[in-house]
Amino acid sequence: MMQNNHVETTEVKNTAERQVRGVRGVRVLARALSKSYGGREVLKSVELDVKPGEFVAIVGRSGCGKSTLLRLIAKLETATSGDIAFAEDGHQPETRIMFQDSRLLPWKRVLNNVALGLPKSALASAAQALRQVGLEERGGEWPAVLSGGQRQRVALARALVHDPELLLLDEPLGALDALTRIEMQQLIESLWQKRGFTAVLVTHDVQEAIALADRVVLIEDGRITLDQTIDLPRPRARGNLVFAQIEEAILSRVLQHPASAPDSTLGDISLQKSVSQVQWAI
Ligand SMILES: Nc1ncnc2c1ncn2[C@@H]1O[C@H](COP(=O)(O)OP(=O)(O)OP(=O)(O)O)[C@@H](O)[C@H]1O
Repeated sequence: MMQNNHVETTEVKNTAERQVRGVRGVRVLARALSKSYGGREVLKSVELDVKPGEFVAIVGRSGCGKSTLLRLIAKLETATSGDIAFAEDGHQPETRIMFQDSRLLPWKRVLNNVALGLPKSALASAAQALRQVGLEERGGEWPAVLSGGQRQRVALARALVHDPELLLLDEPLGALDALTRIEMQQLIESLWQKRGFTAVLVTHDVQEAIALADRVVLIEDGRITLDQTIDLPRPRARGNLVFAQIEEAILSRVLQHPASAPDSTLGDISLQKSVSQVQWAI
């Protein structure tokens, strides 16, 4: 598993190389996007322009509206006002979404989970997707015997088999241990570089956002209050001074604003780090 991951990570090293290979991703444009639940405005006229093939991470305190924005982009919900557009011609992109839990069907074997909803002829593509996530040997097993990280790899393969133009990631690594999480980040980055899809990642982990994204967007009380370009070469070394400085700057930005939404909390470890603790972040 690790070997495969390593090969894929080193095959395509940086954004420039990815650009040479072409971009399959779609542009995502949120225009004056608002969403209310029961009269309470959760997103307030959000403007966001994600370029084709770009990797954008959305961070912010719990309850600030990150997942709501992702669900609106996925068209799982409708906006109260404003809209999401994907391209000038109204094209509906092939979109896949990954959640914190893998949502595999326990009564289907791993390969059949990857090929879910596809004709039998797609089994070879499903096997290839499993190979890309380092699980080619596990196709005949039940999801229950896999680890949490392996199940998320299967979920990633299930998304990839559709060759998405847009991959939406709603805290997909949130339940994984630190090492597995870093391996998965590397895997997601290498597959994004190879495939060229547009990626939007919701995460509580500022370090993860900086490791993966071209831009880190901060949502506070339903509005985008920071849109930070991350101009670091890939793969990004977390021990790097510039990396740590960016992390510190984003965390200070988050921490300088006390909970503005009524249900905002600092309910996650990353945002609970004091700024001085992240000077030399791992
Ligand atoms: N279907 C819904 N009905 C009513 N309120 C909702 C619904 N979905 C979300 N909300 C509310 O909208 C606000 C934003 O929720 P959202 O899930 O987008 O936050 P988040 O930033 O992703 O939070 P977290 O980081 O904790 O997952 C919260 O106050 C939440 O309670």
